[in-house]
Amino acid sequence: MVQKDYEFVFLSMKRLISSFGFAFKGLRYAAKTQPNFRIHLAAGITAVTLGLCFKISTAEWLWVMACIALVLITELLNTGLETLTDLVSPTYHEKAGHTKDAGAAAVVIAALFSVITGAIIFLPKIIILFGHAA
Ligand SMILES: Nc1ncnc2c1ncn2[C@@H]1O[C@H](COP(=O)(O)OP(=O)(O)OP(=O)(O)O)[C@@H](O)[C@H]1O
Repeated sequence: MVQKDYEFVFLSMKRLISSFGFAFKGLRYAAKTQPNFRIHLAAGITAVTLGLCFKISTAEWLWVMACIALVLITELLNTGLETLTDLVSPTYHEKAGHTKDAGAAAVVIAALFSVITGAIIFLPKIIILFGHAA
C-alpha cells in the first residue's frame, strides 16, 4: 500500500470512530431525556433475561432481538423528530402536532408488535412452568 492509501484508510477509520461517538451521544441524550426510552430499554433487558432463563431457540432469539432493535430504533427516531419539531415550531402549529403524533404512533406500533411477539414466545413457556409448579 502506498502512503496515500494509508492516509485514506486512517481518515476513514477516524471518521467511523467519530460517527460512533455521535451515535453514543444520541443514545445518552435519549436515555437522559426520554422516560419511555428507559422503559423500553428495561423491557428489552427483561426479554433477554427471560430468553436466557427459558433457553429459547435461535429463531426465537432472532425475533426477540429484532423486536428490541425495532422498538429502540423507533424510539430514537421519535426523539429526534420531537426535538426537531420543538426547534422548528416552538409555538402551537397543527402540522407540528401531526408530526409528533405520527412519531408517537410509530413507537406504539413497534411496542405492540413486540408485546404480541413476546407473548407468543414466552407465554406458553410461563404457563408450562406454572403448570409444573402447581
Ligand atoms: N408545537 C406543537 N404544535 C401542535 N401540537 C403540539 C405541539 N407540540 C406538541 N403538540 C401535541 O402534544 C402532544 C404531546 O407533545 P409532547 O411534546 O409532550 O410530546 P410527547 O410525545 O409527549 O413527548 P415525550 O415523549 O417527551 O413525553 C403531541 O403528540 C402533539 O399532539
